[in-house]
Amino acid sequence: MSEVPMQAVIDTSSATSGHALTYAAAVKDGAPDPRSALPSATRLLFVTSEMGDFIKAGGLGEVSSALPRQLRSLCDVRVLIPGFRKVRAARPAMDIVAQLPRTASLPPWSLGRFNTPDGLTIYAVLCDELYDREGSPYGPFAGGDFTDNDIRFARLSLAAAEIAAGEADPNWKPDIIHVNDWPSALAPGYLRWKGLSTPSILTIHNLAYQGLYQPARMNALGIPDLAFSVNGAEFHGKISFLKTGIFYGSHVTTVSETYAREITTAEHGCGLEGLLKTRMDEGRLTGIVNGIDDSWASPITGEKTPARLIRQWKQKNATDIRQTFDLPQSRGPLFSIISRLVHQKGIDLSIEAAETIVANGGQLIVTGRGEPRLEDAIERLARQNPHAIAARIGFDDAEARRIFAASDFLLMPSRFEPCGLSQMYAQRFGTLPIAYRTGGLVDTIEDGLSGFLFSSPTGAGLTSAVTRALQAFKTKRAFKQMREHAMAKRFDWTRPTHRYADVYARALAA
Ligand SMILES: Nc1ncnc2c1ncn2[C@@H]1O[C@H](COP(=O)(O)OP(=O)(O)O[C@H]2O[C@H](CO)[C@@H](O)[C@H](O)[C@H]2O)[C@@H](O)[C@H]1O
Repeated sequence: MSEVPMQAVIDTSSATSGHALTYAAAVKDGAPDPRSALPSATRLLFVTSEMGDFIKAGGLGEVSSALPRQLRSLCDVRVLIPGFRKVRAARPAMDIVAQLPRTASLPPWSLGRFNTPDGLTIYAVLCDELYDREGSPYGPFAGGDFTDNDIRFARLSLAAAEIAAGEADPNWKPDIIHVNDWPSALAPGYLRWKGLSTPSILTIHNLAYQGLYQPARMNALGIPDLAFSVNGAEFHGKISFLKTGIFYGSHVTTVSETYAREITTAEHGCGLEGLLKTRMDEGRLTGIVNGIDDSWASPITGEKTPARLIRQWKQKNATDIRQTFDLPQSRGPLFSIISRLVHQKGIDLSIEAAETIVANGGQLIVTGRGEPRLEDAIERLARQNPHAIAARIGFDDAEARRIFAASDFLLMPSRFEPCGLSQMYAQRFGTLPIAYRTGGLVDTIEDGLSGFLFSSPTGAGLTSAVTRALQAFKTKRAFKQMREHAMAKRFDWTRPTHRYADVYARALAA
């Protein structure tokens, strides 16, 4: 991060939090739950299919690096992750704790264990025939999913249940397990089918990915026939990994309070709204807004940094990034898109709004990868506007940070957004997000104060917000105030970590 120089220290302690302060359903009045003291000896197994330390496809990987580390001060937490090639490469020597047999069509596996350099214990599910591959956690780099993902992630989920049963590590058995998204969501089902009462928490980072498979796979996955029911793993005639976790889990969380409410409605519930509404009414669905990790600490730090220093810092980063991306130097506003290039993120809406940006003397830098048709459309847009728009298909963390540090505005017109991290990174770096009024974007962006929200998920809706942003950019004083307000917002993990601890304590007490 050498391109983002540390200059002085901004005190963010008195800043208003971007997080709405009420608990969603679990604790309705916002008061701390009296049963919430989590005994520090509690053993927690955090199960994930991505972790930024080794391999990630998006936001889940970032949360999985940060949250377990934060939880270390509150309980005995260990992370379980598939032994992907990149996990193996990061730690060629690890302790082999146990070797476990095949179950149904899930191959035998070994439990590897090692510590990260900062002392976090990682368990790896070692099973090379499933995980030793080139690609993302879910598929080849060229696109698409691995055809045996049902087996790959059932193996992960069952490994979690086997560890919970004490079958894997004789010296460590979790009191509670925390699974994330569909790839580990069969674990609460396996716990039940093994007759275990270990409480389980499922966090939904994105309801749109459900892990749906044909019922003919039941036997291969070791799911008992009786579980193929509306009160079980079945969803519209298929096996649903995610629904299994929602149904059998002790408690469901999702990554913002607004999204927690949205997924109980037909518009955002992806067909699971009925079950999710029931969980909310039972007090077993909670929204907890993500934090961002310390590496995003204010880039310019110091008591009351003068606006002039902030402006100079942004300008220097903008000059550098324009050079990197072969854009002419300019005094006009710099917009950016730093995103997975997928339908969810409204990339097509940004393409529509680009004309207004360019017509008003603005420039746009895009980085990310995703659906080939959107990658092509972005490259075409850049070719058509070589003096104003530049794109790099791919993703490089350091370069993404340089773009956040350089930009005036971030386009994030997601059609739905469970939480969103990029809008928080942007604000921290003095870049005002322009976002559709949905999910976590509502909970973390203050319209007209730290960014711009619009209410219709269309190109016209985004264009109207872009027009407001262009206007603000011209009104130097208002723009400066918004930038300062955005940079002072707190998005750290302290509050979310305690809220997860509350959820664990409630599940243990239930
Ligand atoms: N091609 C790529 N490869 C690797 N990293 C890339 C990438 N493109 C972008 N990134 C990085 O991944 C992160 C994306 O995080 P988001 O939260 O915005 O979205 P995502 O949809 O992945 O996560 C989901 O999970 C998170 C975490 O809970 C929720 O915030 C969010 O709403 C939900 O959709 C950003 O830090 C970005 O810089």
